[in-house]
Amino acid sequence: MELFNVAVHQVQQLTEHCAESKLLLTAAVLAPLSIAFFIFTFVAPRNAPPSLWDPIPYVFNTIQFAFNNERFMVRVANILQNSRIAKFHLVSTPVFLVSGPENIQTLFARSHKVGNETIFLENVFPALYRMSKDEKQRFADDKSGRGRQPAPGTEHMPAHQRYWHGYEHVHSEYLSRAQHQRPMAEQFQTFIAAALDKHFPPGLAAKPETVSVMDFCRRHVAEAAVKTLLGPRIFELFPDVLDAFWEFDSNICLITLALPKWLFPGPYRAQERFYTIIRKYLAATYTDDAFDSVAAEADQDGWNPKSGARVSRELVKWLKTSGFQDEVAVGALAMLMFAMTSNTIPIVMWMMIEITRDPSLLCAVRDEVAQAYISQPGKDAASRTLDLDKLSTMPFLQSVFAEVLRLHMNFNLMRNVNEPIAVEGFTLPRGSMLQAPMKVAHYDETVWGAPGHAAAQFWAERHIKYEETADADGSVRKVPVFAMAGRPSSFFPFGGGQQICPGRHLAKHEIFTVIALLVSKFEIEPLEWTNTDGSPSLRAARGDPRFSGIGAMPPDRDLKMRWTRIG
Ligand code: HEM
Repeated sequence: MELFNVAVHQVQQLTEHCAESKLLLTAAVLAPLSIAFFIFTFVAPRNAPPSLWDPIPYVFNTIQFAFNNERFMVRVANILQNSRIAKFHLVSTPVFLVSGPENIQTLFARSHKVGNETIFLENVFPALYRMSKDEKQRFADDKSGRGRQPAPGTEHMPAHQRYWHGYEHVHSEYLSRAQHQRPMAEQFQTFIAAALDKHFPPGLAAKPETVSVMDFCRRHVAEAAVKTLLGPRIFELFPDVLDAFWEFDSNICLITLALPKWLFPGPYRAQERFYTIIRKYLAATYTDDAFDSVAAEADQDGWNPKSGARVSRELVKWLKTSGFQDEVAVGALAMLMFAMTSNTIPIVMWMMIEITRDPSLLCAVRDEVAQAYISQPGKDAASRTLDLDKLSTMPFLQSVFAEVLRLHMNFNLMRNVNEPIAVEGFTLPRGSMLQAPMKVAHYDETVWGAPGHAAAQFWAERHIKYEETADADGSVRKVPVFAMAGRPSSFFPFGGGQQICPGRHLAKHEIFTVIALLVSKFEIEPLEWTNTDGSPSLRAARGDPRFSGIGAMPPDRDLKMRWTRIG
């Protein structure tokens, strides 16, 4: 957390103190350009959606989007209250912000008219996968799409040149399909249970321990997730891998925006530190001699202690056999580790916080977890394992999960417009971008509000209905059932359409496993809120605004808890 704070603080200082002079310089350089753009803006067609106010056209909104996203999103929420479409410019790209179920469906439509290929080609591939021009071009030349069937008119495309489909297939097959996802979820359960036994051992002498939610999640939960993905050896080789990762994680937005290195060296240093670890890990794991045997093992379903999950091996194998340089495999594994942890960890933190600060909720969750344990005949209680399928259907756990995702995912889903499309009566031109802010849809009072429970508040039972059921003796009971309070098109924490998060089932299994183990193995008592430096805080946590627009916003305050081992 410290590195994260330092990094974010640096960026804030840059924006607050240095930014003044840098912005003046930028503004001076861009002034003539801005005037031309300004004129262009005001003679823009009258038949255009409302625009976000931009006092320095093309510059102000771009800077606020990148550096003060929380404030930017307040303005977005205001403008989208009166219109379901609004426009601004991100540098020179026209961006259309949309809300409302039909518009969200347009964004997720499985149509070649919208997609995220351009975002990958322009930002993600060069900045994060470190692809060369030639490597990027191979993707750019492939117009056959991500689907199993090539897009109409591209049926002639040789299978090995269908780069989008190949890349998509590795993720969707080896993360989403139950047969491949299951060994990962089980391995994660083994690692996190072992971490709890090591750091909070069971036994008669078990003493109460003070635990920091942030520290526990960022160290132990993240370690179990990374061991699952890449195998435990990465921690033997590089004990500081998590420090390097969290520093990278807090800088990823600035790296993706490809800000000049000379002006913003910090984010690039963080990236280099983390990628160097992944590069060395890759070399140690997939040496040329070992590659064939590791790649051969890629054909097995299971988890492998040498290289972790099959998805990692398949990704390396696909990049290697498709002729990409090793550096692209470094970027791809780094991004897979980012995808695996960056949203999951803050969501676990919020789940722990919300469940443990409400004793009756904690009780309800404990009852649910007790029903999901499988006892081994002839073995003691300590050898019980969790039935993950049963666990993931438990109503209170699901309701709290949905509520935490709804309130704390803060990210504008982005798609490029590949062909002109009509939205809200406007024709959006090719080359523009569509953005659907989760924050606007997820906080919509008309969809989520309930008497006494405003949409902006956490309410554990928002997605619970009580149904009457008759027992064998004829007595009638009310049982809780999970039922989303809003439409799916008003709730999209995992994105949607062809590009929906392939790790969503794994994420749910991991998060529920952590909560299940904690509530069944410990008495838990919340103690106090603290600032990230450990000093007492007078208020409870809110979403950390520094992560606005990036994904899951972690709490900006820590919760100290007392844990006493009971099982
Ligand atoms: C609570 C946890 C998580 C949340 C909220 C989340 C959310 C998302 C979102 C919003 C997207 C973009 C989807 C779109 O554009 O429509 C995404 C993509 C993705 N996620 Fe997740 N995710 C989570 C956990 C995971 C996990 C555990 C993995 C496992 C490795 C994972 C792997 C991926 C991958 C590979 C992509 C696609 C990247 C690409 O297209 O290259 N995610 N996720």
